[in-house]
Amino acid sequence: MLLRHARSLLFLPASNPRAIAKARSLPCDMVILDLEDAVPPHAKQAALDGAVEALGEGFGGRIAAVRINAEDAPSHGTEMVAVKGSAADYVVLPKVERAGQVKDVFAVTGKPVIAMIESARGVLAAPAIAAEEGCAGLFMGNNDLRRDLGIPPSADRAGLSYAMQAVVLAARAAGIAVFDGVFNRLDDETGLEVECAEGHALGFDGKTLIHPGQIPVANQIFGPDAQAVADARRLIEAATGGAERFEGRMIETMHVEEARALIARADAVG
Ligand SMILES: CC(C)(COP(=O)(O)OP(=O)(O)OC[C@H]1O[C@@H](n2cnc3c(N)ncnc32)[C@H](O)[C@@H]1OP(=O)(O)O)[C@@H](O)C(=O)NCCC(=O)NCCSC(=O)C[C@H](O)C(=O)O
Ligand SMILES: [Mg+2]
Repeated sequence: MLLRHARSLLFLPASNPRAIAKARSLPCDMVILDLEDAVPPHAKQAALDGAVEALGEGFGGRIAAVRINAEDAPSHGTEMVAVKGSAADYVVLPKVERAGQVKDVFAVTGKPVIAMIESARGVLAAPAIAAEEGCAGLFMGNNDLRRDLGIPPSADRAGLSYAMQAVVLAARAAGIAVFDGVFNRLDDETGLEVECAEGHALGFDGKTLIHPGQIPVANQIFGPDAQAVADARRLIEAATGGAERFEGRMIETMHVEEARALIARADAVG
């Protein structure tokens, strides 16, 4: 599956073998084995060993990534070397604020990098980060970003909206994938639906998640539904080229291309 087709991207602590085993039975499109904030300092080495082993065993057809610790962490260098020799499809780099950070990780690991944008500096540098060779995608890191911007935990996402749009713009200008941040409230399915719909409307390709229970909502909202696919097929069938009327609306060549992309996404996610 192309990275851009992923709807549900599940984080799990690489120090949690039970979660690793469970992930292999879940309907997520991508798993991200976390070595950063989900893992306490004393468990970093065991988590790294567990991640490399788990990646070697594979995650079925799911895309598999590992989030290493940031550039200034003591374990950063060891993790990059281990990831290089692993079966990870991508390496996720947290707290990116300069394109050179992506360059360094790509040079050492040889793996395509997904850069997390989690600070004001990161947002402002997002166009250069996204354009860096080896950068395959961007993740919003909304918990850290909210803190960096001084937005209280109780606030809604209005204060993050400019940053999210800037990150989507940067990714699209560079032609790479872009994914919304995690939703922390584990028992609030309605809130998750609202946030997924908001992220979808902003142009994100999918949503990063923290719990198995969040996967169906992300898959439903980011996956094209049957009606959209049927609409796309009718549009392609009807189009003859140039501007024309289709079911009460104007369509042109770009709408045909858009419909084809939607069908490709539907085929990719099954
Ligand atoms: C948030 C959790 C700590 C909650 O854990 P818990 O209350 O124990 O969960 P449950 O009892 O409901 O779990 C039920 C079963 O599901 C498995 N499980 C739970 N979470 C996951 C998961 N993420 N992946 C796979 N499997 C999972 C449990 O093992 C149970 O299985 P079983 O017993 O066999 O039935 C926990 O959900 C968790 O750790 N989530 C991930 C946290 C994480 O990775 N955080 C880092 C990413 S967040 C981020 O990136 C923020 C960003 O940096 C920013 O700044 O915004
Ligand atoms: Mg973070």
